[in-house]
Amino acid sequence: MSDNVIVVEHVSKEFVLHHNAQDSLKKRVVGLVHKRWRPKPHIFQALHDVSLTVKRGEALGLMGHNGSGKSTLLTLIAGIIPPTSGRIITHGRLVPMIALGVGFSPDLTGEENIYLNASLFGLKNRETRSLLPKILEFSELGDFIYEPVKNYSSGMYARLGFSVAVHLDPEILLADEILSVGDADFQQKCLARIEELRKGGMTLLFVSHQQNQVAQFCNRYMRMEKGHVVASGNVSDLYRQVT
Ligand SMILES: Nc1ncnc2c1ncn2[C@@H]1O[C@H](COP(=O)(O)OP(=O)(O)OP(=O)(O)O)[C@@H](O)[C@H]1O
Repeated sequence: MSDNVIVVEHVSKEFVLHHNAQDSLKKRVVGLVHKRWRPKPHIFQALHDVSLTVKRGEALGLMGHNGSGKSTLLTLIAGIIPPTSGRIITHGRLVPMIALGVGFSPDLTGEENIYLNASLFGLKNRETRSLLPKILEFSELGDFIYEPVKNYSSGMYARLGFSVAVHLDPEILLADEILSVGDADFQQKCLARIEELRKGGMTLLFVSHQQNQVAQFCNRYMRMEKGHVVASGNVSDLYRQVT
């Protein structure tokens, strides 16, 4: 079997936008009054012919300005949305840490959501029960774990999402901007946990705006600009370019 656990081949992604900057305000107002105007859908290409491979145990840092397509690429690799063209293949248990806690059910408690979330990754209740003390301890949510998550702050949501994700024994972890999780101490704990998982052989795709983090956690990097891959290589090259 090939050692490549993520293969992205010539992937492009288009989104349909329901506004068109070319339509003048006058045209829109007149059109709305006469109920004739319908905005013409506008196609926006978020990714252009992106290809990459990641081998088992590698860590690839995805860098680039806001809107360059990093999250879109992760969402495609996670299989949450399909590419418009091209092909994506992954091998192994893939855990996406994208918009942490988004899959939670608001009326269920934190604890119930742990069971729900883990079941989506194929864990049996008995397996989740044995992981529960570790997840609870990691989340530092204390008795809030028995509260419906609709009463959580966004940081608490993210803590719970992160705690579940890193205890699911991921073979491939897709981490998008994990530094938005909780306060500085919790962030350090998250990074330490990711490092620990890496040492155990986990493959990592890591989106970050911080070059020092990419250097710390990744052996390779890829830089994106306006949906194109504009640079890639070993992290040591990255430092050579900057200094
Ligand atoms: N569902 C969507 N519908 C329309 N446009 C979208 C959608 N998702 C992303 N985009 C657009 O695709 C482009 C790339 O967005 P993406 O979130 O992938 O960028 P990013 O590099 O992750 O940015 P950031 O660093 O700000 O998180 C942006 O212009 C964004 O507005």
